[in-house]
Amino acid sequence: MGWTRAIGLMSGTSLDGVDIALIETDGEAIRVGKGHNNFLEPLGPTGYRGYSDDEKALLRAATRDAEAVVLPGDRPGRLPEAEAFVTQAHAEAVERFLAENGLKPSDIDVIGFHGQTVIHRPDQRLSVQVGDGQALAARLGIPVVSDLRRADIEAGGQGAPLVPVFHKALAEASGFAGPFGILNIGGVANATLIDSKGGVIAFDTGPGNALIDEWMQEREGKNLDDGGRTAARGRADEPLLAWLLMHPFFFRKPPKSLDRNWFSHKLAGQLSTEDGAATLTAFTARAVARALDHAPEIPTRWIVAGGGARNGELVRLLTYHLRAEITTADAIGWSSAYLEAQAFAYLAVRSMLGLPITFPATTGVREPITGGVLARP
Ligand SMILES: Nc1ncnc2c1ncn2[C@@H]1O[C@H](COP(=O)(O)OP(=O)(O)OP(=O)(O)O)[C@@H](O)[C@H]1O
Ligand SMILES: CC(=O)N[C@H]1[C@@H]2OC[C@@H](O2)[C@@H](O)[C@@H]1O[C@H](C)C(=O)O
Repeated sequence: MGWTRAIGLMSGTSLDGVDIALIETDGEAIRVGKGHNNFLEPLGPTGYRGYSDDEKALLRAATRDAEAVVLPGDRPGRLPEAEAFVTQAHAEAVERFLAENGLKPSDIDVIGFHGQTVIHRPDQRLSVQVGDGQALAARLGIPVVSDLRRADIEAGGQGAPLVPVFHKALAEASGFAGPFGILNIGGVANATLIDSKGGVIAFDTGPGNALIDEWMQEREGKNLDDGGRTAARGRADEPLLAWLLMHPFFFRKPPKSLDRNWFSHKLAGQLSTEDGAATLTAFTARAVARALDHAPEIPTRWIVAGGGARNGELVRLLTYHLRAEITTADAIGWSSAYLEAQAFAYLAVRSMLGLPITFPATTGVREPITGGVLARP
């Protein structure tokens, strides 16, 4: 089969905005190369639509109201409003992206639409991403694959992480050999470990940036700790850190996944702004290092992606705790910021072709299965 042109849309647990990326794939290989089809970026163009403070507040309220969800279709409290907003924001984002890149809807074969996670409780077979795939397909005139976590959850998997199958394809396209790790630091952090025989295991390592962001919001009214500069001025509270790392999540064998609201920045409540930032940043780094307890082969190299790759203090701590070479995804020609969006484009194509997207070693599902719900315009 030829190349399928797909757009991926991701609104992550940081609740910062919609990431957009276009890639071409046959469902296995990814088309790579500067300049192919006049695209300047190695995989394809990317775009972003940030959320305003009011929009973020709506999404935060939705994650609180989602505590009352029992069945995947339940939409208590402000969830209907949040779902309509998420759909609308993604539609606007795609329309602008197409216009900016001189593309028409008919140039795109499929869209992979993650939606916004409002609750993730795999042990109760529940993971809800709000966003209406059918409405998005109808508005844009492009087929949309959404609900990519549902089949895995229903089959007893964790429903996350979904990105590892893309990590593996990307590593193959780049000719990398294991053992190495790929670390995504979003609101929550997740790792994919590829051994020297090409075997993959993947799991969430623990918190990513979410606690740091919330801490900075509460103390300084800022969205993030730029470069990790506040954390770099503080000193981590070692007893608190040791206690945080006693949480049963870190002792559980993978596959495992985390709800962004499992841990709270309020755990550092009694500390100064700098020491709290230092403690929460160290918590993320040491939680990542605990991944090594579960690694069949210790990675000699880590590729770090996601917004956390821009937190210099976090990357410094990771270098220390992982005792390995650390490169950012950008430094090797991958995209730190858009890797997940690219992954959802890839997953949508695999879904359309009925190819597996999750595996026993990535989500704990019993056998490799496909997933996603296709909506036609
Ligand atoms: N310059 C920076 N300094 C420090 N942190 C940064 C910087 N830029 C981005 N970040 C962090 O990255 C976060 C955004 O990361 P990203 O876009 O990977 O999250 P996400 O899409 O929500 O991810 P996920 O779905 O994996 O949770 C911001 O909320 C912030 O914490
Ligand atoms: C339930 C959910 O939305 N989980 C996210 C979150 O953000 C990072 C980590 O936790 C990961 O498990 C997942 O996202 C990525 C895209 C994934 O599924 O691979």
